[in-house]
Amino acid sequence: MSRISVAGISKWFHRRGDAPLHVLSDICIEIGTGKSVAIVGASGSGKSTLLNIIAGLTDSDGGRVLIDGREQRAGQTGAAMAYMFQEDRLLPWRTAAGNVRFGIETLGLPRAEQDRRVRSVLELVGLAEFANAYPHELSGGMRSRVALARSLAPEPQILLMDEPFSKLDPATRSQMHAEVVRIAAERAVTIVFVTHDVEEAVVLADEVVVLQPRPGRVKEVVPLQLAHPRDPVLPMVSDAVRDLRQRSDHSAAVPIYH
Ligand SMILES: Nc1ncnc2c1ncn2[C@@H]1O[C@H](COP(=O)(O)OP(=O)(O)OP(=O)(O)O)[C@@H](O)[C@H]1O
Repeated sequence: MSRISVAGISKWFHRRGDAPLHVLSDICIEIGTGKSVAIVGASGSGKSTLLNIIAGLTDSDGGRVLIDGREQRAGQTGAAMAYMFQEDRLLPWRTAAGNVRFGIETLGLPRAEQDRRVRSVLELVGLAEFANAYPHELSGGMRSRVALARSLAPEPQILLMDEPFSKLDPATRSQMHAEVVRIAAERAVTIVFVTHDVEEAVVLADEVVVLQPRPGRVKEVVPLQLAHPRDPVLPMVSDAVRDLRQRSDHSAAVPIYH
């Protein structure tokens, strides 16, 4: 389990021939151990950049990211943190099990432990029977499950996701949401994810960070204290979706807490 502190993060992108682009300004977020936090906001508000800085994939120009009190630096992402991309990025020449194993091959684990973890995470995502199937033999949802299993195989304490389910149809996306909620509870993983989908934020998150653009700042942090499973047809859930939609609409006048 891991706690994440984002303390005063700023970021500029330097562009040839153009003025530097100020993408993030003084971002401060506290993410408790085992919590699930969504980052929402208008396109270009810096959501992916912020996630990449938390992941240690991108440098910041000011501020610090602390994981359990230790500073995270670009290029130092370890096995304790997994990243799920928008595309499943499965290797077509490897089976589902082979793709999952890819996530742990460099960890120096004995072969028997690798086998155990591959079996365990494929079971966790309901794909034990498809261990020997190749990506082209799997549906979009199953591929997404393999990608999730690959992320979980290193037994990360933190799972970062950049719109991982946006390419799935609504029914499959809902199934994946249920999987993530179940797995997060079972493994006590701290989750930070970026989404354009307000409903996804409400269904998955304990807190939603709303960014406002140019430069990206934290407009507010919205706590969600609804019990799981959060079926969007339930009145409390649909109310929360409507409320968050209003708050995350950057044209709407809402208080700025940070
Ligand atoms: N490597 C880069 N070099 C220069 N500019 C960049 C780079 N990466 C992102 N940007 C710019 O930074 C801004 C924020 O981008 P980012 O992808 O973080 O936003 P976002 O909120 O995730 O957007 P979207 O919702 O459209 O995915 C954008 O204006 C983008 O053009």
